[in-house]
Amino acid sequence: MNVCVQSGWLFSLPLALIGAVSAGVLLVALWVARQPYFSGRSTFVVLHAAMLWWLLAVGVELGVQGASCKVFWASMAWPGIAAVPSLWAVFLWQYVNSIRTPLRPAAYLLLGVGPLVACVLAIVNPGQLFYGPLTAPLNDLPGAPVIYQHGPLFNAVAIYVYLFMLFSLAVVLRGALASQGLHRRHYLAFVLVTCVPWLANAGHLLYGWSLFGFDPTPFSFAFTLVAFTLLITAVRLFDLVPVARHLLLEELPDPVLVVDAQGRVVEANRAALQLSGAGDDWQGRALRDWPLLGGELQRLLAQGAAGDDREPLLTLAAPLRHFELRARNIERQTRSGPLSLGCMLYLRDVTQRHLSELQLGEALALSEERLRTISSLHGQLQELALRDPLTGLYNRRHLDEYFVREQARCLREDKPIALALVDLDHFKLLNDEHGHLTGDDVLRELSRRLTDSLRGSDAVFRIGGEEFLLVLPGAEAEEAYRRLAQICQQLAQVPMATRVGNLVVTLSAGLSHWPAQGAALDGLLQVADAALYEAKHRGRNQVCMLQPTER
Ligand SMILES: Nc1nc2c(ncn2[C@@H]2O[C@H](COP(=O)(O)OP(=O)(O)OP(=O)(O)O)[C@@H](O)[C@H]2O)c(=O)[nH]1
Repeated sequence: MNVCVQSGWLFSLPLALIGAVSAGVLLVALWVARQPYFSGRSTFVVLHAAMLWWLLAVGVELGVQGASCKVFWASMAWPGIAAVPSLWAVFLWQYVNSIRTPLRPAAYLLLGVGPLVACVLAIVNPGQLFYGPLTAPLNDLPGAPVIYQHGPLFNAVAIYVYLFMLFSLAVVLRGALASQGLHRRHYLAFVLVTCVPWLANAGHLLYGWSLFGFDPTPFSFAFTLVAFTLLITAVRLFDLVPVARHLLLEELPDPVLVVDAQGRVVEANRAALQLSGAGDDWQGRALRDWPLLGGELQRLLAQGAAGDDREPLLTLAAPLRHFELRARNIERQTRSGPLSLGCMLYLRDVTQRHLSELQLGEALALSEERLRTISSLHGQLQELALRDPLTGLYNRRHLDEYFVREQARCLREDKPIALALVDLDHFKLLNDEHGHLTGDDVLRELSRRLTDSLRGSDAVFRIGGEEFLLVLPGAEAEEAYRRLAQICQQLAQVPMATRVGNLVVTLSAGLSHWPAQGAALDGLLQVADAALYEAKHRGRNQVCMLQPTER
């Protein structure tokens, strides 16, 4: 190498151009190295270093005068030649897939194996299988460019390089197809820029294109790097959109997790890490093994997959917190249909809402309970207001409403209504002889017997002290008379059990009939009262029904 350095130099315009391109690549590398948060950043920087190596080797090859020295420096360019396409492929893969985790050093070393082997093969040139025997300067002039004959080893290395270039093209093409709008245009520009080294290399190999007598491929790669940098600085997708997205994700107060198709957590924002207390080794850990959240999230996802419509709610104890889970599938369209890549889990803190809902629910339940109690009390009061406390029978207040209803029904059904006014005989005497409480016993027992005699829609009311009214809808006058006479007879025959022993009491009853003897209740009651008066007058313990002439 010393011999080559001392073999004589010729500084020329092309050499200055190579120096300028190299300086440009160096500046871009420095700029890129200062950019935070972008996918594939470290690979992009290493890629620039490889590019620089290639350009510098080409520059030295151009500058040195001896033919063997030119071949030596052409061989020395191989680490750069072979590394640039492989690093380019890795960088594009990381960029397009937004992979922010840098490659491990071991991976870079592995990527370096191919370029090193290519370099050693080119320098050693075993059996002239890399550069063929016809490799020679173009002419006898000092510093004339060397024309290389490509041997099979050269071709093998070229295939290695082309495979990576093909992969790069496929990656950006896929990115362009999978994206939309500004991103698609961005990736399409990548595709065009990525094609430039292909064109340059194909032109060199097939049609002998050259730049200053050299393979134009390194210059095209340098152009690609600069164009790429211009593209990303112009669109700012590199540092602005991903950074903004990343910041947004990080600053989001709600936990977010991204789970791959194998159920491993590949992304988690700060809120998710804080909530779960996951350690530094969280990336790649299976969701089910995540502290605090994993098991429950897994259960909720399974519940959703089983078609359960319930709102997926993650509840954590101590302190009690509730999170609404939103799971969104991440899919890629393939020819055979959508392919699931994983899912994004978004946990929205709904603790306050949930607690408010619970409190509201409790308050509502309490209100409903109170409303039920009030309604029931209201019903009881209404019922009490309509009933006589001694006998439990309906009183005069309920009679009006009941009679109007029955009247309307019987009018529709073309049926009459019989009314029977019932009054105990000599009740004052009974009270006086046996006491008021015994009188109450008699009133209660009479109420029971009257109630027992009712049928269907019949009703009995206590409308005065010892006065009762039986309403018999549908009963013809004769039938009503017969039924009342039977009640009257049974009462006289069957003594009543009272606190002072068995007592025989009798009743008198007066009948009236709707519509034959009146249209309104008051009028009918008057008719019945007159009939009752007549029954008393005739000696009591009987039923009386006045004919129209008797009134
Ligand atoms: N034990 C009791 N007596 C009552 C009640 N309400 C009214 N009375 C009594 O019922 C009696 C009614 O007496 P009167 O209207 O004179 O009638 P009567 O003694 O039955 O005579 P006639 O009807 O003509 O047979 C009065 O003594 C009232 O005090 C009550 O709730 N309990």
